[in-house]
Amino acid sequence: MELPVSFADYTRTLLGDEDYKELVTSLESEQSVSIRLNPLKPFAFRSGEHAVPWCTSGFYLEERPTFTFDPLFHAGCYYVQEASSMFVEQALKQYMGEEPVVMLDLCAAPGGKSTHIRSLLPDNSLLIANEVIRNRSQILAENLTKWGHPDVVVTNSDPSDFTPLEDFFDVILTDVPCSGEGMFRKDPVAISEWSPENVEICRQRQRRIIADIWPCLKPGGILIYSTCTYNTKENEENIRWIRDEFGAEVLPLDVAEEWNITGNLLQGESFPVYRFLPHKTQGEGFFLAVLRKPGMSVRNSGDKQLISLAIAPETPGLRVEKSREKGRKVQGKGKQTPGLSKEQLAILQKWIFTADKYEFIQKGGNVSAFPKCYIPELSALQSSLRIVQAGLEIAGQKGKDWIPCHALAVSGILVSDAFPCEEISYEQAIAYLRKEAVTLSDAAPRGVVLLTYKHVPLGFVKNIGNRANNLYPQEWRIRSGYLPETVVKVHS
Ligand SMILES: C[S@@+](CC[C@H](N)C(=O)[O-])C[C@H]1O[C@@H](n2cnc3c(N)ncnc32)[C@H](O)[C@@H]1O
Repeated sequence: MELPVSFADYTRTLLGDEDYKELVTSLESEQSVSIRLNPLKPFAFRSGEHAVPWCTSGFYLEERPTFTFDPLFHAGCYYVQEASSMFVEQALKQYMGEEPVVMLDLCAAPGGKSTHIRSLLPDNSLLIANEVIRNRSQILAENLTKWGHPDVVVTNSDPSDFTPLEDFFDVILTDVPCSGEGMFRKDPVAISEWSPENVEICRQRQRRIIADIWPCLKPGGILIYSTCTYNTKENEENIRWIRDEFGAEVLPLDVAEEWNITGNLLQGESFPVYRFLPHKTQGEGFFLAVLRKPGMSVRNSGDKQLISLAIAPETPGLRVEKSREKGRKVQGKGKQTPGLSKEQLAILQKWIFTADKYEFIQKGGNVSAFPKCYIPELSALQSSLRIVQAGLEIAGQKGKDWIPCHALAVSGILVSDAFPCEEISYEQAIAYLRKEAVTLSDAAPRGVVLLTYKHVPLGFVKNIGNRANNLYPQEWRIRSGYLPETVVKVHS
């Protein structure tokens, strides 16, 4: 592997000769493959895999499966994610507590950390996952939809568009764009794009992003900062800058010694930061630090009383929101969704669990379910940001009928007997995911049928007898016509 000379010089000085040599050797070895399981979608995962120690749902795999040809991958049963970045779990576990939170993942595409975070947030929390690049925000929306948790808003905005949302979020993750030194093994393009000038551009961009988003964090709120690069300019120096510029407190995490995580490498500083170096820890290069915004605030607005507390590191729990515990008065509660008859609404409500928790919002020819208690937050988001999707798309209008949306099929709150189900074979599942026509058994009923593979919902078809119309989203279909001779799967 040919590394840029100035990268080599800088990193050798940073790590020392011996460590640097080991780093280079590890970059020349094969990277490990890991996945994170979706707790909403259990399946027969191949046992005997080796667990990622800092992530309860993460596993290293012995060989690289052919994910594209695994229907359970498309069903959102697991996410392919390199192991170091699963460390975000430790920051959330140690500083989030059990109260519902409103969390922002600011630089979220393709959604590795967003899907992980969504599985970790306390019940009744809301996740806003943002991506500034429009086509990447679509991929983010796709991955979060497949993950199946309904209480998510996907946005496509620049960090500066968030600035008016003052004191809005309890937790913010900034997995900032960086020079990507930690991806050299995984992605050769990262090597060709690397230069000292780019490191400087990244450092300035990262500071701009933090300055834009800082007012949105509640006093006492938590900022998780991460990169996948090694240099201290984009890492420790930025953490020091956040500390000094905004008075943030840099927080420690409990980590096991055997994880071999490396600490602060900035001369003269010892604030806690967590570095993953591939010759020491099984995964790619990664850096993470946790900061707390100073202050304590009590906000009262109408029936909302929000109290954010600056809590000592050893005390879990970020905020007490009394109104959410009691059940807030909800805008539009009991109102009939315009355009939907009462009878139609009653049908849609039977399709999801905890329908009472949701407001059914009709926009154009679609109906989505959005948590009632966050309708005020949604209005505020709509006033500043470009919303890609909010909540769970339940149904689309076709003539007089309401056809269930694909997002409902793969959602974790679909009522299992809301639609007749048909279990399909591997070959049928691949044909379905390629959006080819599918022929069901003679016993399959006419109308909308939920297809399952290994008993996990894959999507809907409309069975018209001699064939079934494939309702899988056109833009998500498997485009490859090729099928590998041996398909390596992660399940039995
Ligand atoms: C490290 S990647 C995020 C990976 C993601 N968090 C995950 O775990 O899958 C950084 C993201 O920041 C986005 N980005 C690029 N420039 C940005 C900017 N100026 N402000 C905010 N985000 C930016 C990139 O498009 C990219 O999706």
